[in-house]
Formats: sequence, structure tokens, C-alpha cells
Amino acid sequence: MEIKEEGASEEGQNFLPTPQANDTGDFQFTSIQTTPDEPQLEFILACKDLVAPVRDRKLNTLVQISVIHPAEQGLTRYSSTEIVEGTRDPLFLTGVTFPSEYPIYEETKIKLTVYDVKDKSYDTVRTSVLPEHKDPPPEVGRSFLGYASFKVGDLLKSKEQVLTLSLRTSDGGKVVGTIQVSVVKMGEIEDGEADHITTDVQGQKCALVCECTAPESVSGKDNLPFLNAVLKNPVCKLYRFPTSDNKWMRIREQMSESILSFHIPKELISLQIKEDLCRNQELKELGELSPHWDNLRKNVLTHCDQMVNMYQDILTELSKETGSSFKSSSSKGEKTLEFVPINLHLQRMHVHSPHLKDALYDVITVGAPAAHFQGFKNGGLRKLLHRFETERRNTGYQFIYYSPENTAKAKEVLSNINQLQPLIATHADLLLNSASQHSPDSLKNSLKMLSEKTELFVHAFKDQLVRSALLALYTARPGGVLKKPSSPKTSTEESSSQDPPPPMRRQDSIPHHSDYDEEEWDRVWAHVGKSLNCIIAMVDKLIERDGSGEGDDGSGKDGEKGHSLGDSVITHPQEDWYEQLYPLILTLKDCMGEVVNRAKQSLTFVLLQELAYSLPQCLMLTLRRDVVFSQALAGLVCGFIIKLHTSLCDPGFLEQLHTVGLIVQYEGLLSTYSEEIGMLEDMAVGISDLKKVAFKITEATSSDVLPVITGRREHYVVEVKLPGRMFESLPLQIKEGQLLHVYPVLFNVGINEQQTLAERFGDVSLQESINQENFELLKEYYTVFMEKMPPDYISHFQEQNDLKGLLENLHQNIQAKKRKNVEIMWLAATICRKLNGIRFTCCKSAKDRTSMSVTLEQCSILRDEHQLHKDFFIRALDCMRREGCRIENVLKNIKCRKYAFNMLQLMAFPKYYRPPEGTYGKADT
Ligand SMILES: O=P(O)(O)O[C@H]1[C@H](O)[C@@H](O)[C@H](O)[C@H](O)[C@@H]1OP(=O)(O)O
Repeated sequence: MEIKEEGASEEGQNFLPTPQANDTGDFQFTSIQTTPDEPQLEFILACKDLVAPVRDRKLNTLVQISVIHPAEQGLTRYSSTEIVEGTRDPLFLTGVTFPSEYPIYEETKIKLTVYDVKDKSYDTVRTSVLPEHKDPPPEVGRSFLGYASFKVGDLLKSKEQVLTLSLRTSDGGKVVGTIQVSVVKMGEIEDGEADHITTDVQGQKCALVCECTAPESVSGKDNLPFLNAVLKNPVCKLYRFPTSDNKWMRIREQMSESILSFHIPKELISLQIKEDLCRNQELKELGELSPHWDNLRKNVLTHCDQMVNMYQDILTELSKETGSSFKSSSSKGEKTLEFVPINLHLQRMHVHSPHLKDALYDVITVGAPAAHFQGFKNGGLRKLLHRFETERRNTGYQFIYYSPENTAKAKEVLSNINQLQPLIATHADLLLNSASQHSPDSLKNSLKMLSEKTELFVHAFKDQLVRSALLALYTARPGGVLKKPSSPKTSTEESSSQDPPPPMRRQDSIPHHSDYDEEEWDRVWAHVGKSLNCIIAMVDKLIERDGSGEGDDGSGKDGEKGHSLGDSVITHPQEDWYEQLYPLILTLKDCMGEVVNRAKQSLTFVLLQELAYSLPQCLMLTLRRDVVFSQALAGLVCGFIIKLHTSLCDPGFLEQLHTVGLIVQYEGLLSTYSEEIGMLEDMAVGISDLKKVAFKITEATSSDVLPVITGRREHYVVEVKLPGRMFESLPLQIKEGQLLHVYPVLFNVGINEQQTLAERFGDVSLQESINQENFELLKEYYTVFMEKMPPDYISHFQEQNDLKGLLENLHQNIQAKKRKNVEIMWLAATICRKLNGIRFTCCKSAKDRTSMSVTLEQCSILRDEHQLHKDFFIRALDCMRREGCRIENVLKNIKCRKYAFNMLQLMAFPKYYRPPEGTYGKADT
């Protein structure tokens, strides 16, 4: 009989074997009746009276679970239990679970093979994916003890859903013990007999009673289709662990990919292409420039066009990846996948423990957002951006130095103009429409809208930047010359006053034939406000006259009307409202057009200066920042949607969401040595850039519930769509479209051998400053949380949580400058969980170190929150690392079931971050 490895297919990451779910060909099989989205079958295993092949040998056993699909000949290796040492009656803590997607039927046969493990280091090799026909001899490292098999239907129909089967030798003759298969259902009360299992402490025994309280829904099950639209290819594992009072708790571990891994980058790149195309067009429309500036513009446009083409190519490539939901760690350097986060997953632990409510613990695991294709030779964004600005500020080349804040402002004003101008035009037309209908109420409403938007428009230009940019542009026009250097007055330190104007910039050959009229802009700008005032005055008059039925002598009531623009405010009783207002609206549009024209050109010139100064460096930096941001955003959106889904029934959370916003805590495990310094520098900026993101929840109008992004680099809004019934249950503020903010914080603690080198011979200051800066951010969030949440909530919250104490403790640990102080990570994660936040764990690939950390976090939660028996802490940890979701994560990334650590590396790891023997070794990453 042929044995196939689960996941040994080309893709490596496919959880479903062939045939795909429900694809049963010509055969008719009996489906297992379960609640949708619940696993179809879960069982636990225990052996009794095992016979050792050699007398007096202490058995170390594991059970390998294989599936014989009814339509297939072959056997598919499905999962294994952990190794239970030194007993003939092993009781396995790792169970078996078949998720809802798995093609399992009552006719499916399960084969259980029991092995005696002699050398644990061989065990992983045995269960790794090997090239066809390259299976190592079965006897290496372990020996076959016996097997049993059963049909799923027989198990389900058996009395109390328990089967006790004889284990037989390969020839089927000799009985070498029994194996008990017991169906379990998370949350169901289960009577069980006291039993004994080996604990962490050698030889110690512990009585176990299978008894669970009825569950409470932990995540509104009705909402699952919504979540399933974003989560894909789940891997599920089941465990049972004893509590300190010798009862069972059950744990289901789940790891899922998300189609947001690809969807968000595609959305974002499309937006960035639009933004850049618009900027390129504006550069082209900048009008006539002096030959020097014109050449610079041509050069800039060539580079910018190339950049847009590159983004378009990447988008085309990504669009070919329809249905993809996972980028493996081995693809991290691929150019076309640069914007896609590495190895993004939801790592979920569902705990059902006696006496306590069921609980879910979610962590998003993802590779540190970083520009692997560009590499880290010159460092990452934090350093590169700093260096770029310092050089720009100190250079003598630029006549005016625009700080990042000012260029950001230029982009913001440009974007506001582009949005407001058409909006005002629409409201102006609506006003005329109301006028032609002679409807006073509608006229008043239209005027209100028009006034509001026009005020915003006028306000947008109330900035010294526009003024100084106009002056700079004037000097760059043919014949333009500056009498004296100017700089944005908003920030004195920004002007490079000590630098003499560079020779190129002076353009001495151009005659000084005209003087710049600085007042002109004020006049043009003020005309918009004045023409609006004329419209307001006219509307007042029209309505007043309409009400009184009297004529008007045309004398203005307020000062504004005395102005030349206001002279047209004379009503004629016999004429209709439309005719009275039409010329005024035309004037407003003309004035606005003039302002828009000048402001757009001047602010585009600010951008031209920034680009011209630093080509192609500036564009490469933008690309790097976009790449890193895209990876970070994909993870954030995934985390936000999952958090929203799991907390929809929690009014406190919803209140927090719209009054305070959400904390998003990133745990970084990168070292501050060699290339990972650059990764950490990228990651720190990528995460900090997430502050520019706000969420908005809308009602889904179709089955497409995928999020939509709008905005531009300085400010993005992610629209998350919720099905009608879920949307209805939200607080009014959220339903009305209030923007929901996130507060990202990053705490990094390097744990590997590279970090040891950094601590001994290198520099850990990057990690120290990141942790310190982010502590301040976390504290700020906490303060706002305490201020803004309702007093009843806070008093209850304070009773339950000592957040202040935890923050203090975190602060002390950050200050302590202790080596590999993993306490920082535990404290930050605990604070985040208590604050209802979104948790992330990242290392370079989110594969090895991340797996160690999330499994440790899971077991620590079980110990601290669910009374995991202290003697079982290490066993639980080993179970999760050996046969849990994370080893599957390694498999799907590198097609090998081995954490990529060697002995030497592990010696440098903090104790609880070391995986069990046999699960690590040299792996081709
Ligand atoms: O998931 P990671 O911990 O980033 O994987 C590392 C691993 O820690 C390290 O021991 C190994 O030498 C590789 O560098 C892994 O990174 P890959 O990105 O190559 O998977």
C-alpha cells in the first residue's frame, strides 16, 4: 500500500488531500452530521497493555494516524500524537481533529499505527516530506509495535462513541495491546473515568477526570460565513491537558491563511498607481518653467513614469495570483511578491476548560514587514529616511528645504483641492437647481452645504506653505527671479539660510524684468470667500423678499456687499431666483478655478523640488516604504476583521472601538545584528505608518465582503463591510461611518544567537529606543482609554485588571536593559490582551522563532488563565511544538517538518523558546 504524506503535493500548503471536499466522483458517501464550521470529527487516543518487543524495555510511544479515503487505494498520513515516554499505558494529550472542509465520510477508514521511539531525533525526519521513494527505512529511530483500523461510521455509531481496538503486529496475528478511540466534542459534558498519565515530572502520576461544563458561544457562530470569506485553508489540532484540580481542559488550535495577504496589496497598489499618475499629470500641467527647471521636470517625469510602470507590472503579476492566500517564507525575496506579507496566519487557541467560560486567544503571525528584495545593505527605513532628510536639510543645492511635514502638507492640500473643487461645483449646481424650483427650504439647505464646503476649501489654503510655494514657483518660471530667498515661515529651522543660493538656481542669464506681487495671492484667495458671501446675501434677500412679498431697493445689508463683487447683489422682483443666482455662482466657480490653478501648480512645484533633488533615491525610498507598509497593512486589516468578528457581541469593545480606537501590539523577535537590523528598521517604520490608517464599517450590499481601501499615502481609510444583520447591531456612531482609529505599538526582543553577538560585540540601542518610544505610545493610549471609556466600565475594568501595575512593570523591564529580556514581550502582550487589542508576533519569516513564541504564549495563558496543571506545562508546550499547527506552518513554508535551528543556536535561546528534541535541525529555508 502506498503511503502519501499530507502536504507532499506540489503546493505543499494544501491541507485538503485529493479528492477535494465533496468531490467524490461516482461514489456516494455518507457525510458526517455536524454544525457548519465545526470540526466533523474529533477523537482522543490511549493505549493499554502495550507489549515491548524486547523485555524490560521502557516504551516511548507515539501513534501515527493515517486516512484511507473510500474512493482511493492509498493511505494518507494525517497526523501524529506526541511521544509518551516510559509507559505501557500511554494516554496521549494530542488528539485528532478533522475540520469541516476535510473530505471525511462514514465510509472513511482510519489506521492507527503505534511506534516505539528509540531515538527522538529521528522522529521528525520520519514525518517530514521527503522526495518520492526516498522514505527512510521505517526502523530508523523507531520501531513498529502494532496497528489497528476502524471505519469512521463505526466509531460514530458505537456505544458512547468509544472504540477499544486490538493492536496487532504487521502480519495481523499477535495482539500487542489495545488502543482506545474516544470521540470528543468541544464543550460537551463528558463522563470519564479517572485515569493516570505521566506528567512532566518523571514518574509522577496525575488522576484525570474528563468532565467539562457546557460551553458558551465564544464567537457568534452566525457570523462565521463572514469570517470564512477572509480565512482560508485552516489547519486544526486538538489537545487535552489536565488542570490543577485534575480535570481535563480541551484546546483546539487553529491556523488559517487569509486571502487578504494578496487582496490588500492589490487594493493598495492600485491606489498608489492612481495617486502617482495624478501627480505625474500635475507635474506635466505645471506650465512653462525656466530651462533649468524644465529639464529637471523632464527627468523627474521619466523616472516617475518608470516607477508607475513598475507598480503596474507588479499589480499585473499579483492579479494572476487569483485565489492565493499565502506567501511562503522562501518567496520573501521575490520582486513581484514584494508587497505581499510573508507567511501571514491567524493563530487561534480555543480553550474549553471546566468551571470557566470558553475562551479564544488570537495572534496574527507574520514575517516582519520588510523590503527583502531591495535588501538591507544600507539599513532599513528608519535609518534611510533619517539619512535622507538630514542630507536634504544640509545640502546647499536646494533653495528651499521642505520638511517631510511640508511635503506631506502639500500633498494633503492638493488632495483636498481635488476632492473639494468638484464637490463645491456640485453643490453650486444643486443651489441653482433649488433656485429654479423656487423652493426656499431646498435653497437654504443647498446654501448650507455650499457654504460648508467652500469654507473648507478656503481654509485649505490658509497656510504659509502655499504662499512660499507660489513665490518659489514664480522664480522658476522663465524670467522669474527672486529678490530675496524665502522659506516657509511655519518652521524657522527648516530654511537653509546659511546656504548661499546655488549657482544653477540663480539663473543670472534671465533678466530681472518683473517683480513678484506677494499680495496677489491674497486677493485671488479672498475672492472665493467674498463671492460666497455675495451668494449668501442674495439667497437671504430672495427668501426674505419671497416671505414679505415686497420688492428690494438693492441696498446691501452688510459690509461685504459694498465690495465690487457684491455689487451684483441686487434683486429684481420680477426675475426668477435662478437668474439672480446664476451669475454669482459663475463668479464663485471662476474665483475658485483661479485659486485652484495657482495653488495646484505651486504645491506641485514643492513636490517637483523634492523629487528633483534626490532622484532616484527618493522614489526608491517611496517604493521601500510602500512595500513595507503594504505588508503591514495586510496583516492589520486581517487582525482588525478577526477582532471585529470575535468581539461583535461585546458592547464594551464596540464602545472602545469608536471612542478610543484599538491598540495593535506587535511582538518583534528580530535580532539587532547584521541584516536583521535593517529588517527591524523597516518594520518599525511600517508599523508606525499604520497610524495613517482608519477603518470604517459599512453594510455589505452584495456577497462581496472584501475590504475596500480609499485615500492616499498620507491617509488611508479601510472600509470593512458587514452583512446587514451584523451591521444593524453596531452602535450608531459606527453605523454612521465614524472613522475608527488604531494605535500600533512595537516591542522587540531579539532572542537568537545573533542577538547574543549584538549584546556582546554590537549595539542594542535600536531595540532599546524602539521599546522606549513605543512604551510612551502605549502609555498614551492607556491614558486616553481611561479618560474616554465610561466610568462604570473603568471601575469594573480596574477591579479586574491591574493595568497600571503591568505598565509600571513593563517600564522597569525596558529600563533594566537586561539581556534577552523576554519578560518585556510577555508584559506587552498581556497588556494588549487586557486592553482588547490586536496581537501580532513577528520574526523574519514568522516560522521558527514566531512558532516558539506563540506556543509559549498559548501555554502560559493556559497556565495563568485556565489552571493548566503546572506539571504539564512543558508537556503541553512540547505537544504544541511537535505536532501542533506551527510545525505544519514550517512544513507549508519549506516542505520540511523541522524548525530551522541547530543545537548551537538553541543554546543561545532563552530556555522556554527551545523546541523539543527531534523537531529541529538543518533545514533548507
Ligand atoms: O522564522 P525565523 O525564525 O525567522 O526563521 C529563521 C530561523 O530562526 C533561523 O534559525 C534560520 O537560520 C533561518 O534564518 C530562518 O529564517 P528563514 O527566513 O530563512 O526561514
